[in-house]
Amino acid sequence: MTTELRVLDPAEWDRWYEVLALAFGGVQEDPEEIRLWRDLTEHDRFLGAWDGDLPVGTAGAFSFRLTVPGGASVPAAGVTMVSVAGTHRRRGILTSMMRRQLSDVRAWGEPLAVLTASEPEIYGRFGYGAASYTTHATIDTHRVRLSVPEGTDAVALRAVDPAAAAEACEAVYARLVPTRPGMLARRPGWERLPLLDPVGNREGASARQCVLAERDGEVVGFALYAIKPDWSFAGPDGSVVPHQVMALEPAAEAALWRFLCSVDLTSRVRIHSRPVDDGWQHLVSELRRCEPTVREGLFVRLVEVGAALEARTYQAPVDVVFEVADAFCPWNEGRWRLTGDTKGAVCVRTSEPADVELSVRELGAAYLGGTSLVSLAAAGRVRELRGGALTEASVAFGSPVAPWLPHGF
Ligand SMILES: CC(=O)SCCNC(=O)CCNC(=O)[C@H](O)C(C)(C)COP(=O)(O)OP(=O)(O)OC[C@H]1O[C@@H](n2cnc3c(N)ncnc32)[C@H](O)[C@@H]1OP(=O)(O)O
Repeated sequence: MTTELRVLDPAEWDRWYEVLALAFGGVQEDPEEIRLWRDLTEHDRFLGAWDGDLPVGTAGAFSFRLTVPGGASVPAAGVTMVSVAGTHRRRGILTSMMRRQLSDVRAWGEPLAVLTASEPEIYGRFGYGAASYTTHATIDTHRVRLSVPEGTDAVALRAVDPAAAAEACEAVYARLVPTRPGMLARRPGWERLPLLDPVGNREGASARQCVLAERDGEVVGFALYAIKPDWSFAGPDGSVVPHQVMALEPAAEAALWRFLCSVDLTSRVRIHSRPVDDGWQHLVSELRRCEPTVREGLFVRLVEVGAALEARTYQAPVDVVFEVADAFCPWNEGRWRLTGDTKGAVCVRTSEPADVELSVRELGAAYLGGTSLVSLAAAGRVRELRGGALTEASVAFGSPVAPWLPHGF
């Protein structure tokens, strides 16, 4: 069998998308959701694998800009909609799409590729490392108390229609994008994503509701959430399900969490996909009762090691030679000398002896400052060749703010 890879023709989108939908189980999606993904498709950056005139594989790469440590906004290909038809799996079609895609991304001059994975095991072999993590938890609002900072009472909350408030919410979002590695600048059309709320995806919860947090009439935060009512013999036992809680200041953030934790007829707040350093964890009286769990968030792949390492800054001075293995993108293989600090960085090829040995996957994992090189070394995935170099690199790569992407793609 030979399959042909080609750029997606807009006229073929429906058949192409059907392969993807089937690969994910074939459950009928809401037309509104399909319309959104169709509108967001950047056809010239999306690939189809064809067996004759049969579409059998899909993969796309959005043209994102990703916030990196130091606050710069760096071109990053957002790998998405990856699938291979059940009848054609384990014959190397994904591998051929990943190879073609990474070579395209390189040709487009984008130093990074990023993705969120259905199954993390798929992507390590292609050089993607888990670069951010998300926290999931349930606040038992009958048992857990919240201590809010001074000034919280001065924040006014106002319930509004989510669509009517979208512009104000997007303005808050835009101000937060440069403050946290892992966030993506909104491309036109992506502001529709938080409002996507098909009934079929609600699992018994209400339509999305919105509360704005205002200080002196200025919007300083918002919460988009739903209520899932439940009634037991003993009485009401509903859940609050936050979809987005975003604030420009601690008091606004606390006011929003306090509101969500005090909705009548509910007993818990189900927290999904929040940053690992989220403020609510320090507002609650008992974190353990919230049973936080962590999972991988964004995966990062350095497409061009030198350009990628120069695109971010380093929170402490660093001068380290990396010996990089990258069998899938061999143009990255070899020794790279990184010198940098909080102001900028230079990363060039060198013949000097290596200080730290790793593969491109570990560099991707460490890239946003959310996975420490020391912890990867503890797992045997990074090797120190010069005493002190590992700590130096690990501290430099860190970030005072944990990386986080608030949404999937
Ligand atoms: C960013 C995103 O879009 S994430 C969404 C990913 N898509 C899905 O999860 C949809 C359901 N799954 C699928 O469509 C397919 O199984 C895919 C796309 C994951 C894999 O496609 P395939 O064409 O079968 O992959 P391919 O044959 O190139 O496999 C390459 C290697 O990855 C391994 N592999 C593939 N899929 C998986 C998996 N789900 N888990 C573990 N290993 C896997 C293969 O065993 C193979 O290993 P080998 O090189 O040691 O032999």
